[in-house]
Amino acid sequence: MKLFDEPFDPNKNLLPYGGIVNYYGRVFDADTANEFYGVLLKEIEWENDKAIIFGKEIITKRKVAWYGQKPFSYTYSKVTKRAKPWTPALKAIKEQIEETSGETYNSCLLNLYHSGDEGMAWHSDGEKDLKKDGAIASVSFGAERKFAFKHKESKEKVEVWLEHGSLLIMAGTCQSYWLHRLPPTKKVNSPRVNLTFRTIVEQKI
Ligand SMILES: O=C(O)CCC(=O)C(=O)O
Ligand SMILES: [Fe+2]
Repeated sequence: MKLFDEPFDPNKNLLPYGGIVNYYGRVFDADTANEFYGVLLKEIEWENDKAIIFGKEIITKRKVAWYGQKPFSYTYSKVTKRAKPWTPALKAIKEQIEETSGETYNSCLLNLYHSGDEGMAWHSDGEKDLKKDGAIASVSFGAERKFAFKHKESKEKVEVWLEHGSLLIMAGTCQSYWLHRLPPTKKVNSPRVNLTFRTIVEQKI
């Protein structure tokens, strides 16, 4: 007889080949997750994201923010941003997930999706500013959303639900061989905040 129903195993690699993805489920209890969600919505300096697509500047509905240990500059969708210093909440979240994942991170890209209308298109996070094959820790608060991976060659797909207060780690060659996206959905009409902790390689500031 099984005493506990384990819905997932954080040590299990969700990808069949070409990289590592581990889902840890809810690493923050409900009260802590609610608290962080409220604090992040209020205190983060959210800005509309700008991206250059086919040479045209577009403004996304989704909001973003970029924080780090140093005022790193970071180029994302051909737009350069400068990191703001850690807030106490971001520092606390970072320390807990560093302990859980056994990795360190020096920066964080935050995304605010106001509802299921907003998502993120297929991409990988292999920008040259990032440590090659470094782990990326994705922490989610608010509405539960589906997250999808697609292998760049075989097109094989893997999906996972990202819960309130959960942690997902993308590691190894995941960014080289797999794309990921946050699909838009009609079923969600409340906000979600996602934090991706990353390692920026040292740069002259
Ligand atoms: O919102 C998410 O879960 C993913 C965000 C993402 O892929 C990114 O910021 O690069
Ligand atoms: Fe990403």
